[in-house]
Amino acid sequence: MMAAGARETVISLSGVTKAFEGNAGHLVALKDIGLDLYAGEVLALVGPSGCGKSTLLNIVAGIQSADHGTVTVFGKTPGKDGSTALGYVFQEDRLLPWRTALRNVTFSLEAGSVLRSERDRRAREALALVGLAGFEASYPHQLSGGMRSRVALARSLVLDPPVLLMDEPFGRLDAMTRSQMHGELLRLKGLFGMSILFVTHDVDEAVALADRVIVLQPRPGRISTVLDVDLPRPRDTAGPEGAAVVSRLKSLIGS
Ligand SMILES: Nc1ncnc2c1ncn2[C@@H]1O[C@H](COP(=O)(O)OP(=O)(O)OP(=O)(O)O)[C@@H](O)[C@H]1O
Repeated sequence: MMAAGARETVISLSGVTKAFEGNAGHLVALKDIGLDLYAGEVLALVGPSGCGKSTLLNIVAGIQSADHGTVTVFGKTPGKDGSTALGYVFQEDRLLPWRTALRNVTFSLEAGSVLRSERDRRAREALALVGLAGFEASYPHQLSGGMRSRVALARSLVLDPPVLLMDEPFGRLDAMTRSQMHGELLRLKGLFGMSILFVTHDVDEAVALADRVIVLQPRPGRISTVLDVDLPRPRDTAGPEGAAVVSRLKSLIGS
C-alpha cells in the first residue's frame, strides 16, 4: 500500500544502458539512465541530437530492449505484458493514406475483440474529442498538418491509455498550430488524466507542457539535469517567468 501523499510510479527505469554497433564502431547511446514517471505527470526529455531520446522512448515502449538495467511500466516489463498501457505518438503521423480518418483511428482497435459498431463509435468519439467531428470520411491527404496530428492523437487516445509516449509529435507543425496542439493536449490530459512522457527538441515546448524536464547529454547519453517547472498553467513561455525558465534550460542544454 502507498503511503499517504506518495505518488504512484507509472514508469520506472534503473541503470538502463544501450549500445549500438554501427559504421562508426561501438556507440553507447544510453548509459546508466534512472528515472521515474509519476501518475498524472508530464515529463519532457530534451537534449541535443543523438543524445538517445528516441532510443529511451523505444525502450520504454518495448520496441527496443536495454542491454543492462530494468524498465517497468506499472510494474511490468514493456513489450511483454505492459505494452497495452502505452499509447505511442510518433514524430511522423504514420497515418495510412488509403484509409479515412475514421478508419485510421479504428485501426488501433482492430487487433482486439471490439465489435465493429463499437470500434466506429469509439473512433468517432475520439475524433470529436480532438476537434475533428465532420472529418471522419476525409483521407490524410485532404487534411492539414495540424489535423493529421490530431488524427494521430485520436488513434492513441481511442485506446484510453494511462500513459502516452510522444516523440516530437508536433515537430513538423508551424509555430501557431504547435501552440494550439499544446493547449489541445493539456485539455485532453485534463479529460483522460493520462501520464505523458515526451521527447522534444523545442525548449519552449518542454517549458509549456512539462512538470519536469530531463536534460540528456550525448555520447554516452546520460541524464545531466532534472528541472522542475513550477509555473501555473496556461503558461506563457514568452512572459518574464516562462522566459527565465526557457533561458535556464537552454543554458543547461548548452544551446
Ligand atoms: N539502430 C541503430 N543502430 C546504430 N546506431 C543507432 C541506432 N539507433 C540509434 N543509434 C545511435 O544512437 C544515438 C542515439 O540515437 P537517438 O535516435 O536515440 O537520438 P535522439 O536524441 O533521439 O536524436 P534526434 O534528436 O536527432 O532524433 C545516435 O548516435 C544514433 O546514431
